[in-house]
Amino acid sequence: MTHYDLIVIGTGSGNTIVDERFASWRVAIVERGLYGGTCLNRGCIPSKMLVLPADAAQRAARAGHLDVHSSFDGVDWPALRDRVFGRTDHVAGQGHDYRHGQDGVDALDGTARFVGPRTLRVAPTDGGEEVEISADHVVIATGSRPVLPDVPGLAEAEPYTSDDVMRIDALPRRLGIVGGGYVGCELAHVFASFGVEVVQVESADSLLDNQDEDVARVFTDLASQRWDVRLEARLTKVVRDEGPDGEIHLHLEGSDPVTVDALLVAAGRRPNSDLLDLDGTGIEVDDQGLVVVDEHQRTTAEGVWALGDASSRQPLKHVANQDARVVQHNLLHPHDLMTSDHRFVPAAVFSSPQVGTVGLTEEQAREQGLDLAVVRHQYASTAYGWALNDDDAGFLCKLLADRSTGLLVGAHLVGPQAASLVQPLIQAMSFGQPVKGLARGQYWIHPAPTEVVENALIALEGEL
Ligand SMILES: Cc1cc2nc3c(=O)[nH]c(=O)nc-3n(C[C@H](O)[C@H](O)[C@H](O)COP(=O)(O)OP(=O)(O)OC[C@H]3O[C@@H](n4cnc5c(N)ncnc54)[C@H](O)[C@@H]3O)c2cc1C
Ligand SMILES: NC(=O)c1ccc[n+]([C@@H]2O[C@H](COP(=O)([O-])OP(=O)(O)OC[C@H]3O[C@@H](n4cnc5c(N)ncnc54)[C@H](O)[C@@H]3O)[C@@H](O)[C@H]2O)c1
Repeated sequence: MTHYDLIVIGTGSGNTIVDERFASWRVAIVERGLYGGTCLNRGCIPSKMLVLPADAAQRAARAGHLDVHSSFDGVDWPALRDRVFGRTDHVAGQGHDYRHGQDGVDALDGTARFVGPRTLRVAPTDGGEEVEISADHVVIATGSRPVLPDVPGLAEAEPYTSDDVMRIDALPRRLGIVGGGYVGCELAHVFASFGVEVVQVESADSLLDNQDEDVARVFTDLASQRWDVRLEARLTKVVRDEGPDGEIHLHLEGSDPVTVDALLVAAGRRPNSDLLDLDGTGIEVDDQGLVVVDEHQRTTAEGVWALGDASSRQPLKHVANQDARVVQHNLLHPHDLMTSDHRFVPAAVFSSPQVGTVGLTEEQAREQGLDLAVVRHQYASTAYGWALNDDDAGFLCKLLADRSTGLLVGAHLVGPQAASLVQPLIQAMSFGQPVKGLARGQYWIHPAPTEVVENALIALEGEL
């Protein structure tokens, strides 16, 4: 058995830990799939590389309100898909080759599981002989995977998930999407923009049900104008006709049945901890399968750390990256531990419209009993909104402040560029800047979209 100073399991954000400062460490990195993990290979990056062409297609199809004559004449899907994955696969290959050629690092292509405290057995991906390794420190950076709800016939229908739907050979004529969260709403926009007839099924009473209610309502209204949205609809049975081109029939409680040519399940993800044989290692998991960590990303077992989707209630890439920086620092500075800051984690939904959000929703703030000032500022009342000429869309910037502290507690935007426009609000919250003075204490470029935020802040100041 080879003993290391450090073993990292998973090369998503886990791969960012080992840099030149670990030159004197003996390190093993274990990866069972493509280097770069979910974000690079089947998550953030390919999905956003598809969203951009989808935005272009949507603009071409719908520029009449801007007095422009244009139309969407089709997409070269194989070319687009190959461009996207040609790039990401190349980067994944580079990452793999770099680690395999690196002195002081043993890069093991295989699946790791625990067989004892800080001791792992690795089954090589090529089917070779298993090896046992141990280390002073082990980092669990094993991410998460899509879940298939337990619905009769669903697994047998062999639906796509986000793992494979972006690499399909040809666009289906009709696509069913189960789930109205991040993945469902981003990919519904992609496929609908490319001319696919999308039916999206969501058991809640709105899409993006976890967002602030006003944001979810605006998003759901606009999405429903573009594709068939079935809300409060529970999937009860799936039947797939025989043959490779067999139609798929979705039986729904609360809605009429639906027939499609392909099905995407986007009903959430679960951490991969259940595949690590953690029993008997002292590494605790919670009721959702998340590895339990403290504020320094330490698990309940000595010398074992966890990060990202394996341990986070906010399974987002910027969180996984920040967790990895904390683990990295703490490995290097055991007597000066750094603390993870998960107070103001922002998120964006890269659909159309976009959503950008940070902090409490209005419902959450009211549950906490805060003395709340609330502003709903419409894009349509700014110069950028006039240029958009989409006054009925309802694009808005909603801000929430606590009157007792004068601080922002939540910011939620739905509309063009929302993912970028939320950034000054994230900054204000992160640095504890009071609402008073935020708008007038700096210049805001005229007539940039940021005036939406400036005007919302001015209105909020008036409410305090
Ligand atoms: C379609 C989609 C779009 C997304 N878009 C965004 C976005 O726009 N913005 C955003 O912030 N987040 C986005 N996310 C979420 C983001 O991708 C994840 O939060 C992030 O990638 C998690 O990183 P990680 O390092 O924790 O895990 P991962 O990137 O999943 O890495 C885990 C790695 O561990 C390996 N592994 C697992 N078990 C073992 C084992 N036993 N042995 C060896 N190797 C193992 C896996 O093969 C994998 O490579 C998206 C997710 C999806 C699915
Ligand atoms: N832009 C981004 O940052 C981004 C993009 C994609 C994914 N992600 C991450 O990936 C995670 C997983 O995304 P996701 O969209 O799979 O999950 P999600 O939790 O965002 O949404 C899943 C949705 O599916 C619905 N659902 C579950 N079972 C259902 C059923 N049987 N019938 C009908 N509806 C059902 C749920 O009510 C929920 O609205 C997200 O939580 C997010 O952290 C982030």
